[in-house]
Amino acid sequence: MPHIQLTDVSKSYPPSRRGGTPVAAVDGVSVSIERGEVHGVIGYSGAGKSTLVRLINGLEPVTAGSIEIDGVDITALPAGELRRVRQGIGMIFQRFNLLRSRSIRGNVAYPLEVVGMPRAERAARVDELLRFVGLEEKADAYPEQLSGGQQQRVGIARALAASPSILLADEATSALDPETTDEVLDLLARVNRELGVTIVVITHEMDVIARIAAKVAVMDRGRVVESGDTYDVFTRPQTDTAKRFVKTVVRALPDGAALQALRARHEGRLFTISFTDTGASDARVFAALARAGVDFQLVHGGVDDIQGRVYGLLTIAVRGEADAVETALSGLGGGVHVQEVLA
Ligand SMILES: Nc1ncnc2c1ncn2[C@@H]1O[C@H](COP(=O)(O)OP(=O)(O)OP(=O)(O)O)[C@@H](O)[C@H]1O
Repeated sequence: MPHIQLTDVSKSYPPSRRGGTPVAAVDGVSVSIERGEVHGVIGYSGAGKSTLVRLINGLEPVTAGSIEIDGVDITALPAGELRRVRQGIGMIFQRFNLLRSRSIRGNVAYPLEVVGMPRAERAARVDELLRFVGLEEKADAYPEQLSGGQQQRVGIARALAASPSILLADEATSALDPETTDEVLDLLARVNRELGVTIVVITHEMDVIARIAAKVAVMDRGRVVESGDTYDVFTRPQTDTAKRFVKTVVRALPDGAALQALRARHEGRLFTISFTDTGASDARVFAALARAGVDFQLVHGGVDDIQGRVYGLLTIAVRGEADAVETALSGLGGGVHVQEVLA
């Protein structure tokens, strides 16, 4: 049974002006998320990601469809039971949403106070959480004394306080610089690995997905337009939306001005060689070309790491007899795809 199962979920809001059409913020979305998975949801601003988060944690009612958590449809639950389900769902935010007037310890303790955990037990739990996120020495500091990355780590500690089985991360690294983003993503990966928490990562940044999510759903105007293993979506994006996101991370094929500059700088024909992690590598490709006596030069692209798996997209300039080039390029082995860059 999936941990979280969305089936045909829709959410529409009333029109912003009288006589207008309702806003279909989420439109017929079905997503299956397994227990212990890190599942990404990516989309541009307005795609419906935040609305989807509010539906999953029961903050807003759906217009249609069902949301099952551990097989229980939360859209049909009475308020008391919904509250219990919601205690099993932690949440972190782009702006951290810490209480400024409370110390770090006080922030992490807050959800435990709300559920009435006794003081001594609470203190021990807070210590344990702060140790887990590496901030025990900041326990008595206040949020404004911490960096953004540290504040988000406090947000994570607070979200984990009630030992949730699900963590919803809504643009959790969007306000952070790249280095701090890495630190927070590493921590989220640990939360998943060591605590077994299922994590739903909502983002508009494809590199966040590449780093942490094994599965991804691409959203566009309220709909999931593409979904699957992150590696597959990266290496074989089907929709324009997914292709645009992939381009921001994977070293794209040269086009436009970049391609013109390459042509001006290099003689010979240009080929793009792509390979997945089926045994091929850049070293093997280069060795095979050298063995075939082909004069080549790498002019664009490189090898990317997606979820710990390689994906190569190399553009080479090749000089030599057409027949020799053809033979060399057709003998690069399985898993390697060659295409001449024309135009
Ligand atoms: N409470 C609301 N009332 C009316 N319309 C809303 C409401 N919440 C969201 N919308 C609309 O629903 C659509 C999806 O919004 P949503 O915030 O879910 O997108 P998003 O992908 O999270 O984008 P962003 O990252 O900019 O928040 C938008 O057109 C938005 O204007």
